[in-house]
Order: sequence, then C-alpha cells, then structure tokens
Amino acid sequence: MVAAKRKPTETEESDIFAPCSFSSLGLHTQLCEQLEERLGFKAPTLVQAQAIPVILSGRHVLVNAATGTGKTVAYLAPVIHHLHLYQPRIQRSDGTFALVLVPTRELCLQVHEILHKVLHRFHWIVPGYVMGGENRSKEKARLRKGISILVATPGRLLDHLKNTASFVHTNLRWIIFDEADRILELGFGKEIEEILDLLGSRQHGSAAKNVAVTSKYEFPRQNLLLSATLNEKVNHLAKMSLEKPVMIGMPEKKRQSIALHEHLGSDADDDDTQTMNTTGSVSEDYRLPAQLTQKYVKVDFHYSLLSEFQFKPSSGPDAEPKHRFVNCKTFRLHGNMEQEDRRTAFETFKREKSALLLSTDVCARGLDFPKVKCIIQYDSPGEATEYVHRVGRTARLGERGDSLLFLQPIEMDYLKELEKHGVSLTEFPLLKILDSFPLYGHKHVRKFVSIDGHPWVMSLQKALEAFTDKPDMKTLAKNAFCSWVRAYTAHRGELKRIFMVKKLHLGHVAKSFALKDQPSLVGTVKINPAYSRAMAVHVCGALKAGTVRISELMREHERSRSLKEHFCGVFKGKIYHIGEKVFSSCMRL
Ligand SMILES: Nc1ncnc2c1ncn2[C@@H]1O[C@H](COP(=O)(O)OP(=O)(O)OP(=O)(O)O)[C@@H](O)[C@H]1O
Repeated sequence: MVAAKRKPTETEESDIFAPCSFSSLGLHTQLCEQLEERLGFKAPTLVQAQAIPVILSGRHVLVNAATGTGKTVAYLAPVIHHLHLYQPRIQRSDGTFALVLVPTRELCLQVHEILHKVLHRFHWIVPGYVMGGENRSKEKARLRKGISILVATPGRLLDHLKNTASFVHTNLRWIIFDEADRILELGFGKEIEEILDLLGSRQHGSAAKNVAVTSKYEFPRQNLLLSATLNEKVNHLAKMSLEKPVMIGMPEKKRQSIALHEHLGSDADDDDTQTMNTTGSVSEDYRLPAQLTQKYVKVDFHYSLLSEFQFKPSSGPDAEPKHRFVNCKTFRLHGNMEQEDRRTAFETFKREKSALLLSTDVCARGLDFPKVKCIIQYDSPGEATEYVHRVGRTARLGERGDSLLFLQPIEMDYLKELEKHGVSLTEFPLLKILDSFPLYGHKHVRKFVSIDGHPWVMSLQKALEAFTDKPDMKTLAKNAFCSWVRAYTAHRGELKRIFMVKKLHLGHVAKSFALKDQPSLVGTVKINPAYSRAMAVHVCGALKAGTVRISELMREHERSRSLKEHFCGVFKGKIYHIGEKVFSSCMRL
C-alpha cells in the first residue's frame, strides 16, 4: 500500500454523503457534536443514513455496502446513542452491553480507537478490547472493572467467556459482526456458534433467550452483521443469529440468494431496505468504489528488495551514484510477526505521510489507513471477494485510488472471473511507461518491442540479481520463491483452473525473485520428516473423524500457509503433488 494525499471531487462527494444531518436520523445532539468534533463527520454517508434509523429502531440488520463507505460508525453511533440515554446511567459494574466481533487484531484496535474518540464526552460508557496476542491477565483485570462496549476477536472472547468469571455480560444487548464473512472464512464458525450459545443469543435451539432476563435493563437483543462482501457462510450465521433482519444495501437478487426468506419480516421490502446503488456499486454482486481505477499488469515481474536495494537506472558512467529504489519508508505487517511489532507497524504506517506497506491478507479487511493511494497485488488474491477487500483499502469515502494487479500471461482468465462480479480492469501500459524512463545517452529512444528486452528492465534485473547473489539474500530469495510457489497451489474451485502450478514457468518465477536459477522445491521444508508424517496422519485422521477442528490449530490465514507447507513437505516433497483431500481440508481454515 502506498500512502499519499488525494482530494475527493465535488461530484464524488454527492455520491457518498446523504443530504441530511446526523441529528435528523434520530441521534442525540451531543453524540452528533462528538461525531463532528472528534471525528470531523459533518454529514452522514449514504450507508449511515440508511442504517442508523433502522438500527436505532432495534431491528436485526444485515448491511452489505462497499468498502470505505462508513459502516463502522453506522453501527457504533446507534449503540452509543442508546447507552447514553440509559436511565439509571450505566456503570462499569453493569459489565458489557455491546460486543463487536472482528476478524483481525488490527481491526480490533481500529474500532476501539474510534470508540475511544467518540466516547470522549460520555466517560461513563467505557470502551475496551480483548484479542489474541495480548496479555490475558491484564484483559481479565479490565473485564473485571467493566467494559461497556467490548471489541474482540472470536478466539480470545470465547476464552474469556469460559474462563473469566468476573466478565459480566448479563446486560448484553448488541452483538455486532464486523466483516462477518471473513470471521467465518478464518475458521471461527464453531467459536461463533459457541459464543452465541454462551451468550444465549442463538435464534434456534434450546439455549435461546433473547432478552437479558437477569438484567436490570430489559431490552431485547439486537444483532448486526456487516461486510462489503457476503457469502453462503454468512447466510448460515445470519440464520443463526438474526431475527427477521432488515437487509441494507443488498440488491434483490442477492437477498434471494442469501435465502433468508423465512426470517424476513413483512416490512423487509420497505423503502429503507431497497438497493443502495448510490454507494458506488459497479456490480450487483460486489460493491466497489466508483472512483477506484483498477489496472493489471501482464508480465513476470521483479521482486523488489524495497528497503535496501539501490539502483542506478541508466547504464551511464560508473561514477554515477546509485539511489535507493524506493524512496520512502517501508513497513511490513503479517500474522507471523510478534504482536508488539505488528502493533508498531500498524500504528506507524497509519501516521506516516508517505510510506509503503508490504502486507499479507491480514490487512485486506476493514483497515482504514488514511490516504492510501495505491494497492499493488503481487500475489493474486484468489476469490473475487478478497480482491474487493484488498483494493478497498484505497478509494475510501470518495477519495481517488488506484490498484494494480500482477498477472502472468497464463492467468488472464482471472479477469473473466472478476468480470463475473462486475469488476473490470484495464491493462496498465507498462511498455509505454518504461519507454518514458530516462536512459543514459538515449534521450528519446523508444519502441522497444518486448518488456524483457527493454534496457531499463534488463539493467534492473542485472542489478537485482547481483544484489541477491549475497548468501543471506539468496537464502531469503529462495525461501520466498518456494513459499510463493506453495501458496500458488492454494487456490480452490474455479480458480484452480486458472492458477495451475503445472502451467507456471518456474524459471520465470525464479527470475522474478531475482534468482538466476530455479531453486529446487524438494526438501525445502525444515520439519523433521518422522514427526511430520505422524502429525499429518494424526491431523488427517482426526479431520476425517471430525474430532479436531482445524481452526483450533490455525488462527490466521498466514498460519494456514505454514500448514500447507507442512503438508507439502510431508506428502511428496513437491507442492504440485499434494493430496487433494488434505489440501481441501487446509483450505477450509
Ligand atoms: N460521515 C462521515 N463523514 C466523514 N468521514 C466519514 C464518515 N463516516 C465514515 N467516515 C470515514 O470514512 C472512512 C471509511 O469508514 P469505515 O472504515 O467505517 O468504512 P467501512 O465501510 O467499514 O469500510 P470496509 O468495508 O473497508 O471495512 C474512515 O476514514 C472514516 O473515518
């Protein structure tokens, strides 16, 4: 992700904001003042204008609106409004009234930060969070004191529900699933079911008790599900947790496919539930900001060593100094990092005016880094939903944004896959751009026929290969290559037809990692083979028998990669011979 300043245009603003005020939606004046003073929100976005009155009314809601359209405040504002009006005034000892479930730690911190700002004047409403990677005892202490609005990742929440006796949730009124589909994709389905059972908020089954009967505030439960993309699993969660939900921002076709008819109330077809075309939809399936410019590039490309690599772009005299290839700060963020490093990278990148973030899908959802100018996808995203969320980190709330997707010639069918969801990309004129770069001694030379033979590319490749030739760098590059190839096999269903490792020209892939030769894919997994085999047999057997939940082993997408690597090492030593069955089990993580 590359951050830089961009301004929205006039016309885009009218597509984003509703022609009304927050107070006209029924929110308390003091809360409206806080939204303006603390967050700078003068008017509601379209999705906020649609969702806030419905959520205020107490209905269960399913919101499906484009990335960056303001869904967070759409659900937080009504909750704060009600809590602010509770009589007698709520106290910390009343425990938790609202629970916001999110898929990642960074999103947890982000939602908490927004709460913290908006609740500034309402000091008796206490925000807090619990999430994986944090100190449990400190969290227990905070829960004991009381948290009115709790943001949580599912695994850690379940842990506290089971093991923290002082966690009071008898007054719980709201359960909110932000990025509902991602929570389920990460394999938290069983945890969610357990959480709903423990909280007595499941719509079917004996455990259901939708009013907090022991509560001094007797309000019916209200559950909310939100995401820019929805899928079959969300349908299941919706059935499990929502009662007669109002669908916001969803075209009729999708409402039918979500198949919630049995739950839809008679007023589900009211005006306020109609299709929200104005939120920047370009598709009846997936919603993308209209001002987002999406491009793809059709070449094997270079692996740029962003923080250290120096390059002398033209083949001029040796005296000419080398320059850093990327002239801004670079950050990295992925699930295998230590929690503290993860937090620092997340918070620092957020503050930087001009910076580059290298990240895995841990950043794909919900994160709201300000002024991100461009999303570059070097690894293909897989499901179209993932594409939508990744590019959704830019072009937020009417800002302009660009995205660039790297595709190899054999992968061009991926564009058709995206088109099925109304997502269309134009080809990035790479050769033209390269031709515009200065070349030593050839001011206006152009008309190179191929990218590979372009002097600029050749000299860059040479410099990269020289840089990667150092032993440490070479090991890094080889590992990166192997991981990349392994991850390539992770595509499911239709996508397996497009991303076929057998069709890959591995020599070219190696070149894109600045390697002169293709590393061997055999024997690169450093796991004791005997242990691996035993482990694999155990996991496969247990999976088959249904006695182990793979989600217990894996919490995040990145870890599923190590498991895939593990199986690769175990089964054949070669990724492209991996057993289909095991693989599909891995893919359900
Ligand atoms: N009414 C508003 N006025 C001005 N800015 C707003 C308003 N509502 C939200 N924003 C800003 O818009 C940006 C996007 O909001 P938010 O992160 O809630 O979007 P989202 O719909 O949840 O996106 P995603 O689907 O990617 O999670 C944030 O920077 C937020 O501060």
